[in-house]
Amino acid sequence: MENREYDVVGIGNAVVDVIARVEDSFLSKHDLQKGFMQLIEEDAIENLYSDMGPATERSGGSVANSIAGLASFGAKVGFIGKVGHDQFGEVFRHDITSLGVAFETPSGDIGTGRCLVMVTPDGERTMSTFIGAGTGFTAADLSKDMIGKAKIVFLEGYLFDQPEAKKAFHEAARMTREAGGKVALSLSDAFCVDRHRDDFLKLVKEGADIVFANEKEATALYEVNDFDDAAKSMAADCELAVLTRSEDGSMVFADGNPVTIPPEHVEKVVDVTGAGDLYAAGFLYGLSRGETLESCGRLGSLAAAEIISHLGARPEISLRTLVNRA
Ligand SMILES: Nc1ncnc2c1ncn2[C@@H]1O[C@H](COP(=O)(O)OP(=O)(O)O)[C@@H](O)[C@H]1O
Ligand SMILES: O=C(O)C[C@@H](O)[C@H](O)C(=O)COP(=O)(O)O
Repeated sequence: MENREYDVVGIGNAVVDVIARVEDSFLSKHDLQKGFMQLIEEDAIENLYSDMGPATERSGGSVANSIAGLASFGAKVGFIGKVGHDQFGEVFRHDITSLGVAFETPSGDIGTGRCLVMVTPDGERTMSTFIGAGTGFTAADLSKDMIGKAKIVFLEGYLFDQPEAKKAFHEAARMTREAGGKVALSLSDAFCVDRHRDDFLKLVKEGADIVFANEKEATALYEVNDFDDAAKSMAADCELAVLTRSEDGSMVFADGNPVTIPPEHVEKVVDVTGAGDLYAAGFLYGLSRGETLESCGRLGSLAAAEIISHLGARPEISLRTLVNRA
C-alpha cells in the first residue's frame, strides 16, 4: 500500500470500561448472557455497578482498543469517536492521545459511554454497555481529512446500534473508497449481528474489503451452527475474511483461499476482553506494512495473547518490543 499519513484510522464508540471480577451466579442473577455484549441504559448500569465488587476503570471501545494496539506496534493511527464533557471523556481522550493517536472528534453534550466488563473465574468476559455520547455521533463528526489520508479505515459494527452513527458509518465507507483507501469492518458481537444481519451481509458482500469476525459472529451472520459452513460463505462473499476461533487460533481467506494461523501459547488466560480487538490490531499492522497473510495473523495472535494475559483490553507492554523479542 502506498505511503499515506495514517496506516489505520478507526471509527467506533468511545467507551470507558469498568472491569470487575464476578462469579457466574452474578450473571444469572442479573439475567446476563455470558460472553456477549448487551446494551443497557444509564440507570441500569448504575444498579449493576452498585451490586459489583471492586472495579478498575480503563479506556475501552472495541475499535479504539485496536487503534491503541496499533499505536503500541508503532503504527501511525487516528481515531474518530464521541466522548462527553466529563471525567470519563477526559480519561478516554488522555489515554488515546498519550499513545500518539490523532483524536480530534469534538466532545458532545451526552455523558461518555461506559461498559461494565464482568470477568468470570474462567476468564470469559460479559459486557453491558451504555453507549452515552456515542448516541450523538453523526456524519458531521467524520474527519474527511483523516479518512482521506488513511491506508485502511477500520469501522466498528457496534455503530449500527445508533441510527445516526449507522449513517455516519456508511458515509465513512463511501469516503474511504473515494479516497482510494481500504475499508475494514469488525462484526463486533453476535447479538449485534442478529440485530442488523441484512445490513452486515450487504456490507460483507459489497462495502468492505477486509472483514473480521469471531466464530459466534460468523455463524450468526449466516444463521448456521457450524463454523465451516459460515467460513465457506464468508470466504465466497468477501475479498479478505479474517475469522478468529479463540484458543483454536484463526483462519484467513483471501479470494477464497484459506490460510490457517496458530494461536500463541498463553500460560494463564486471565481475561479474554479485547482478544479480537488486539488480534485485529496485529493483523492490520502487518497488512499496512505489506506482510504476508500468515505473518499478519501471527502478529494478531501475538497481540491477542498479550491482552488475555491480564485484566483489561489495552496492552500493558509495548507490542513493538514484544514483536522484536519474538
Ligand atoms: N485461550 C486462548 N489462548 C490463546 N490465544 C487465544 C485464546 N483465546 C483467544 N486467543 C487469541 O485471540 C484471537 C481472538 O479471539 P476470539 O475469542 O476468537 O475473539 P473475540 O475476542 O472477538 O471473541 C484468537 O484468534 C487467538 O489468536
Ligand atoms: O465497545 C464496547 O461496548 C466494549 C468495549 O469497551 C470493550 O473493551 C470491548 O469491545 C472488548 O473487546 P472484545 O472482547 O474483543 O469484544
